[in-house]
Amino acid sequence: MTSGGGLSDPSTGGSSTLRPYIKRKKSSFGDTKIAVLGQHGVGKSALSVRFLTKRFIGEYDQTIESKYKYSAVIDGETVTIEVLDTISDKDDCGGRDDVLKWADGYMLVYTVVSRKSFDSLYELKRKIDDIKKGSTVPIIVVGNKCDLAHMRQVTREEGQQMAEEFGCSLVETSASEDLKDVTDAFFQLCREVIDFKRKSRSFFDRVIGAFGLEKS
Ligand SMILES: Nc1nc2c(ncn2[C@@H]2O[C@H](COP(=O)(O)OP(=O)(O)OP(=O)(O)O)[C@@H](O)[C@H]2O)c(=O)[nH]1
Repeated sequence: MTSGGGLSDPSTGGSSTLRPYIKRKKSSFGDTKIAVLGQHGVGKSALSVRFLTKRFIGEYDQTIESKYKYSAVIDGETVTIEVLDTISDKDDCGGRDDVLKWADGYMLVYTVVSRKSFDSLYELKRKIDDIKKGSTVPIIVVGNKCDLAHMRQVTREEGQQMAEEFGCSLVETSASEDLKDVTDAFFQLCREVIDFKRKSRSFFDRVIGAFGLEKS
């Protein structure tokens, strides 16, 4: 259990603190930076807070962008996860250039009760591709509020089709009803970020080796 009001979950090996940050031993790949993006009201804060504290809190201050640190053991390695809960300015999905440049992995959130929020992710994905110069980056598509089945506007199949187009996975979640899916979505994205960094590093090592250089 962390001190100073921090929370921990021995079952997942995770612990979180909602500011001030507690410094922990870093993994060899550095922090895993996750940006949570999507239109106003899709549940970005609800998902972030649910993941970090295991609790669903109904209402959030919608004017503050929040960055949290969370330590977790993923596949035997201690990983520090930074979660940036973005704020959406009108319809921009929180995808400011500086945010997109900062992140290692992107959680693209829509709500299954709003087609508009779903459609807006195509533009956001184009923006990510522009910023990352078209290279394949770790993304997960999240269809939130699936507890509101009677109001559904976007089917699971449509979500899956989007994920296929984006070359990533889809997870449907209910931040209010189901902790497991929320946790799985964050951990899956983190794994993909670590994997991505591992591959980038081994590619870099091969380039260094090809030039007969040694790392200092
Ligand atoms: N029924 C239901 N309501 C949810 C769920 N997730 C979030 N909400 C509600 O949806 C509303 C918006 O949630 P937020 O987490 O503030 O959404 P946001 O995307 O952070 O919104 P902005 O900060 O304005 O961009 C709140 O009233 C939440 O209680 C969910 O899974 N199910």
